[in-house]
Amino acid sequence: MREQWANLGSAIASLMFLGAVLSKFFPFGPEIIITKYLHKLASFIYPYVQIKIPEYTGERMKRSEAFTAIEAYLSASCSQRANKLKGDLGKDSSKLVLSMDDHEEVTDEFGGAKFWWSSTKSTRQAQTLSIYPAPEETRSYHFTFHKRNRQLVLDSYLSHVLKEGREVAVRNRRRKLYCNNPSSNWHGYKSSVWSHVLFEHPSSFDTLAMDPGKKLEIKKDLDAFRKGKDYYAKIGKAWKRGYLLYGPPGTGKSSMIVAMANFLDYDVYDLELTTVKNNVELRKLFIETTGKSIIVIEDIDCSLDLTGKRKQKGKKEEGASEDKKNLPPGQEEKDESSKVTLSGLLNFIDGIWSACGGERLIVFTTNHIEKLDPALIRRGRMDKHIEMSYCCFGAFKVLAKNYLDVDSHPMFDTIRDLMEEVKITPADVAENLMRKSGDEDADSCLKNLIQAMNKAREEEASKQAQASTEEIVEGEEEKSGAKEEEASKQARASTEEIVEGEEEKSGAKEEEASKQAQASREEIVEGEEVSAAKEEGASKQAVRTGEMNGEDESGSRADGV
Ligand SMILES: Nc1ncnc2c1ncn2[C@@H]1O[C@H](COP(=O)(O)OP(=O)(O)OP(=O)(O)O)[C@@H](O)[C@H]1O
Ligand SMILES: [Mg+2]
Repeated sequence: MREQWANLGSAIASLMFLGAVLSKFFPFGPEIIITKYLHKLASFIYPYVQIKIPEYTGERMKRSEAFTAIEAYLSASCSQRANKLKGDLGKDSSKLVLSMDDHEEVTDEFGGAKFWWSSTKSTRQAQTLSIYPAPEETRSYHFTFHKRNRQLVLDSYLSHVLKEGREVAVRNRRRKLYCNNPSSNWHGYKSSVWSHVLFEHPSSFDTLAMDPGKKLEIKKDLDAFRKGKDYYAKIGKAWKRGYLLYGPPGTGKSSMIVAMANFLDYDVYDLELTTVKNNVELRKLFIETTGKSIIVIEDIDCSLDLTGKRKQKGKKEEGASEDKKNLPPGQEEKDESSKVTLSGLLNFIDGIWSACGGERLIVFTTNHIEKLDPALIRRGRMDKHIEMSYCCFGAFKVLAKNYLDVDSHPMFDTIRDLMEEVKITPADVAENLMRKSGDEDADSCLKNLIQAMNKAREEEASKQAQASTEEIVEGEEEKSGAKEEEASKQARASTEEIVEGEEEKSGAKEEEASKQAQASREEIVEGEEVSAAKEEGASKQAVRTGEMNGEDESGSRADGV
């Protein structure tokens, strides 16, 4: 019946289209009145309302939550009535979860009213710069109802569908482990930025060997986060939390991430940063993650040169632009190395976009915490720092219980003493405690462990001996070097002193000599002055005696000539 109405409706729609075309030629004529009445006639003859729910919203940035909820709702409540179905494994892997296939229609009833749901799929050419662009697929649901049920639909039916759908999705949900695709796979048919497999790792907090107090603290922290939606809203923070796991290899960092995911029942997104080309791609990847998930970046210090990027940025950019100048045109884009920057990563963790979605943990792991930029691991980004360290006796007991099923054993005391002396990773302890054949029992495994620890202790002792010998040699070398230096310093100083003394002496002598010369010169000058004065005195005396004996004066004058 609804099909017949639909045919009639489309005939009227064609008439309306014709009316619209006519109105172009006669803009102010009676056509406006005709179109208005045709609308009224259409809604009278075809009294149905249709709502379209596309799979992607916001320029294909994110899969619509409404679409996902409706998909789950239809799979649960309507699949018995549909003829074409799709099947997939649900949480209980022995059963198929059925859902409506594309281009199929089912009916639903609620509050005495009847509703129609249909699914469509269309493909169009992708708008990408590729030589062979793959078609883009768009899917949507169409919901049709009689207009007299409008109030029922808006007030209760749609909220009922979304609520039921979300519950079914959680019930059927099988946790997934995602990894990011290279961006060349992001377009076209079956485009997807993440690929996934089912997440089935058995590690849990029960199997994780670490100090029991620390373990309890982490579990409480995670629990508070999971229940903290309202609290985060109240304090004005995005509902996310950062964990930094650091410690030597084989201390259980990856095992801890799995334990967290299993504890919280979250998905895991394993982000391989080196394949992400730039910050825009990083943001896209982040937006495409769902809530209730852990986003992991393992070995963050090795993923990118995030530490040096800030300091070297200026230099590198200069170099890069120089290189680009030398490249032939069109070659610039071929640089495949990741351009994700520290600031891009900081934004990803703590920027405005980080609030998208909510209920996400971000976990970084590293073997070298000291290599990381302090901005990256400050509280607010990496809120909780967890050190995963060498095996302590408490952690060993967890492993002994899990691997050998023993709570206590006479060899435990020896092991406790050895653990205080020897650094051994939980991975090594686990390897020794693992039964490798049917005839190995708890005793032989514990003996293996003791042997391994004794060996490690000996190695450690020989290393230390080696190191101390080297230290002594270095010390001796340093000492002899210092002595030599001191001796050479002293020799240099005494040479300088001698030279200075000689210089001083000769200087003094010279001064003395010049003084004496000066003095003798002065004496000579004085002597000359005295004799000159004497001569002057004598001549004055002669003049006076001449004046006194007048005649004698001329005779004596003649004698003189
Ligand atoms: N704390 C632990 N509790 C239980 N098992 C552990 C623990 N640490 C290590 N193991 C065992 O050792 C193996 C390696 O551990 P895991 O991969 O978690 O170490 P990691 O710290 O991530 O090392 P890496 O730094 O090299 O990545 C695990 O498969 C697990 O069997
Ligand atoms: Mg690891």
